[in-house]
Amino acid sequence: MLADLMAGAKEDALGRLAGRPAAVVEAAAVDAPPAIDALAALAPADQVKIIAEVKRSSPSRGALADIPDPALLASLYEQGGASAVSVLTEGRKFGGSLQDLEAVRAAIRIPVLRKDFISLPYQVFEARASGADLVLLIVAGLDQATLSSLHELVVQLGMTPLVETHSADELARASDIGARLIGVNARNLSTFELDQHLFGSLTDRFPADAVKVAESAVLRAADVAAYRRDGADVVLVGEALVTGDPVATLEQFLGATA
Ligand SMILES: O=C(O)c1ccccc1NCC(=O)[C@H](O)[C@H](O)COP(=O)(O)O
Repeated sequence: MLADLMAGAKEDALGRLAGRPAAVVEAAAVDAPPAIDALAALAPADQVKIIAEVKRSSPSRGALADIPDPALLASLYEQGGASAVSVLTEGRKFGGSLQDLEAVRAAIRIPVLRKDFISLPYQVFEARASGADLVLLIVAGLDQATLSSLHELVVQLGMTPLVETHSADELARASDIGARLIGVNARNLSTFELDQHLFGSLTDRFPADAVKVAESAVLRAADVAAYRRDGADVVLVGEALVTGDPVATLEQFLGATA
């Protein structure tokens, strides 16, 4: 599944490249207003922090929510106390787009993550040109040289890479490239199975100075509290927020560890 998602996202990016040359997107990326310091916004604190996701559908769950106005949803996330907003820009399985990212960026003041299946520098330039402050890099989908060069490019453009892992080996690869914001995704990207204990089993493998992000498998406040007990600085939540009342759910989740 991950290979298919990576291949589809690459094909779509190459399609966009045919209509909007790399030089144009690179210039737009350089000219964009500076990125917000997401590492500071997500730094460890007394309370757990939440990255709230704009997620219409997914391969594992199908349709989740229509979300006709992603900017409005993102504003509610900000109002509810989210520290950053994740926008799924993949179109085939998640129903997202760069237009969603741009609308969200224009509506809020907290950092915005481009969550996609990134394998090309062009996608990183697109992210910055569309106003992203963070870019997701999935270790399992990239060889080490590509992971390292994309990570460097994200940093060069003033953004923060969120480096996603699923195992001790992948955490070591994230550590080797100097990643400072590292996620463990509870969702197995091949089988879609969720393992909420994976994060806790890997907590002591994070580099000492890394911000620890627990991704997926949060449906209730108790799930946030469990991740916090396991050492999460940040949790990334999609489904629970797009299928419920976003402000009330965020307040409940943030209250879970207060
Ligand atoms: O959500 C999926 O089905 C999925 C399948 C394959 C690759 C990625 C997938 N999701 C991306 C994410 O990592 C989640 O959207 C994110 O962590 C939020 O998860 P959740 O709170 O469980 O919706």
